[in-house]
Amino acid sequence: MKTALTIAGSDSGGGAGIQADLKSFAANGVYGMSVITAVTAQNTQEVRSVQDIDNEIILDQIEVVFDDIPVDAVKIGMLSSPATVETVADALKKYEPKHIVLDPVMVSKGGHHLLRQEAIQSLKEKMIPLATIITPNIPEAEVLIGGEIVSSEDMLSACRQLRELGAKTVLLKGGHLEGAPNDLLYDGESFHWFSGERIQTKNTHGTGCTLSSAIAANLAKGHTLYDSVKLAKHYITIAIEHSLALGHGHGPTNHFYELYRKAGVKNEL
Ligand SMILES: Nc1ncnc2c1ncn2[C@@H]1O[C@H](COP(=O)(O)OP(=O)(O)OP(=O)(O)O)[C@@H](O)[C@H]1O
Ligand SMILES: Cc1ncc(COP(=O)(O)O)c(N)n1
Repeated sequence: MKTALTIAGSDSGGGAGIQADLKSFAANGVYGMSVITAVTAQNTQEVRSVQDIDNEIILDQIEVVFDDIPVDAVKIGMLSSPATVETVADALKKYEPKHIVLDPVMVSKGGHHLLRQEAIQSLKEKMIPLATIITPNIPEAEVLIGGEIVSSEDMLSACRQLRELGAKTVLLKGGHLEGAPNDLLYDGESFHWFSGERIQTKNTHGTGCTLSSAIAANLAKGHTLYDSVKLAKHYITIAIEHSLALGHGHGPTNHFYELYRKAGVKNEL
C-alpha cells in the first residue's frame, strides 16, 4: 500500500488539520501517518487556544517515520512559527520526499491566526521552494504576492507570481471569490481550470485540508499531477455535497469512501 505523511496541526473538533488529513488519506486509499506541529483546541465555531509543539519533538516525529517507513507523499498544513517552518524545511531537504503538497494555512474560518505573521517570510523563502505543489486560497495568495485578487484574470497573474516563489506547480483555489468555486492550476507552461459549482452550505470546515490531502494521496498512488488534482477536486466536491451539520458553526466535510466509490470515481491505478 502507498503511504502519505501529513505535517500539520491537530484540530480537536476533527474537521480540519491532522484529523481531516488522515480521513482524506484513508478515503483516498493510502496509509496515513502524521507529524503534529501544534495542538489547537478547536470546534466548528472557534479556535480557543493553540500550543506549538517543541521543535525537537517535531524533528523526532519526522525522522522516526522517514528512518523506518517509506513515504510516498508529504502534505504540509499548519506550521505556526518561523522555527517550525525551518525545522520542517530542513528535515525535508534531508529526506527529499518525491512529492510535497504545501497548503499554506494562515487563518482559520473564525479569524484565528494559525501561522504567525513573522513566519510568512520563512514560509516563502524556506518552504515554498521545496513544494511540488502549493494550494493557497485567495486570501493566502493575496498575502503571498502582496496584491488583491478579485477576478479570474487576477487569478491568472497571481499564479504566475506565486510560481516565481519557487514551487513547481500552483493550485490557486477560487472558493473565496463570488460565483462558481473554480480552481486554477499552473505548472509554468500551461493553465488548467478545474471548475466547480457552488454548493449552498455553511459546512465547509476543513475543505482546504481535505483537498490538499487528497492531492497528496493521489500523487502517492502514482497519478500525474494533473490527474491528482482532478480526482481531488471531484473528491472535495462530493465531501462538501455530503458535509455534516455537526456543531453550531461550520460543520466538517464528509469522508465517506463508499459514497465516493459509488459515485463511480475510479482512482485506482
Ligand atoms: N461552497 C462550495 N461548493 C463547492 N466547492 C467549494 C465550495 N467552497 C469551496 N469549494 C472548493 O473546495 C476547495 C477548497 O477551497 P477553499 O477556497 O474553500 O479552501 P480553503 O479556504 O483553504 O478552505 P477553508 O475555507 O475551509 O479554510 C476548492 O476546490 C474550492 O473550489
Ligand atoms: C489545525 C488546523 N489546520 C488547518 C485549518 C484550516 O482548515 P481548512 O483551511 O482546511 O478549513 C484549521 N482550521 N485548523
